Amino acid sequence: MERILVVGGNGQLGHCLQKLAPKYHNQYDFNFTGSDVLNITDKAQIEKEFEEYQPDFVINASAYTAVDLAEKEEEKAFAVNAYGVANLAEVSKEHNAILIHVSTDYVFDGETNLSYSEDDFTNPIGVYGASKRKGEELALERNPETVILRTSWLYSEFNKNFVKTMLHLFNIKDELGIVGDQYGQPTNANDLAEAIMEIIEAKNKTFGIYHFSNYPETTWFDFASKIKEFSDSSVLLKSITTAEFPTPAKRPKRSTMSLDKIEKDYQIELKHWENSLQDCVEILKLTNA
Ligand SMILES: NC(=O)C1=CN([C@@H]2O[C@H](COP(=O)(O)OP(=O)(O)OC[C@H]3O[C@@H](n4cnc5c(N)ncnc54)[C@H](OP(=O)(O)O)[C@@H]3O)[C@@H](O)[C@H]2O)C=CC1
Ligand SMILES: Cc1cn([C@H]2C[C@H](O)[C@@H](COP(=O)(O)OP(=O)(O)O[C@H]3O[C@@H](C)C(=O)[C@@H](O)[C@H]3O)O2)c(=O)[nH]c1=O
Repeated sequence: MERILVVGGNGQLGHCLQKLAPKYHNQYDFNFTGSDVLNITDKAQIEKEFEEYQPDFVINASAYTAVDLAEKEEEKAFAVNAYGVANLAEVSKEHNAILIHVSTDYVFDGETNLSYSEDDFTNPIGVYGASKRKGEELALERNPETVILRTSWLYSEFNKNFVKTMLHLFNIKDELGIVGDQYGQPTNANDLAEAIMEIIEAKNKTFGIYHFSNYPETTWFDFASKIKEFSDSSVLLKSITTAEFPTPAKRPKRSTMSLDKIEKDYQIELKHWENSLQDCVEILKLTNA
């Protein structure tokens, strides 16, 4: 049976993979590690885990994801998102394991009206995006048998994310201002977990960078408005500009990514973000009931 090591197993994506794993129990053995057991900034810990477990695939679900805090913690963000990823890529290469790595739409500056394709020019405008871009480069340099999935605006029923933040704020506020001039593609992390497993299962694997998200594009305001609708909230939402919601890190104005390549190479079924959002809100309603 082939073995899959999941690094960052307690994060949002890690939890979605844990939820999905039972579906694959006849085909794959899974080993989920949290940062307490395997810290990717420590190469010796990675080596030890690889020697013991001998994985065929490594899914890197770990990252430093605090976009605003990263502006103050550049060294920490790069240690995990760039040099930690390099460690993982080097050790996976030494052990002939395929690396599935996850990156972000924030590698782009967002200053275009076209959808970004995989080989478009990157130009991160914040520390988080810059650290993730460096991680992409190092991963492919150290292990050419790496699939990088760039995704965007991830949410799920697990951990901290925009959907859960909104549901919390809807409960404690009467009115909320949400930026309506930043465009992107919200993505249910459960759909990303499924895409990762489909790539692992694919017979003819092609490596390199792929974009994966739900579609089509929307704004944070329209995203929040659908969360409101699906959760039957009576909160008053107001569309505001980026200037009216100052944050330590700049966000891309329009980071919409083209999804053609993953559809063509891996025949992955893409989902409308509203359907995937509704699934998530229904789960959250049930768990809070
Ligand atoms: N969240 C989003 O909106 C988006 C995320 N992405 C990317 O998707 C991937 C998954 O993100 P998501 O699940 O949301 O992230 P989370 O922040 O939910 O989870 C990240 C996990 O990484 C772990 N981690 C942090 N540092 C280390 C380390 N040094 N060694 C090992 N594990 C570590 C954390 O553990 P601990 O808490 O113990 O530190 C945490 O469990 C990431 O690559 C992210 O950059 C891309 C686009 C959007
Ligand atoms: C809470 C809140 C946020 N906003 C805005 C701020 C920001 O522009 C936008 C999203 O805010 P957040 O801080 O939740 O999201 P942010 O951390 O920017 O999300 C990003 O995370 C990283 C990890 C990624 O890789 C990206 O793809 C993206 O998902 O919503 C409001 O306008 N009103 C609000 O009340």
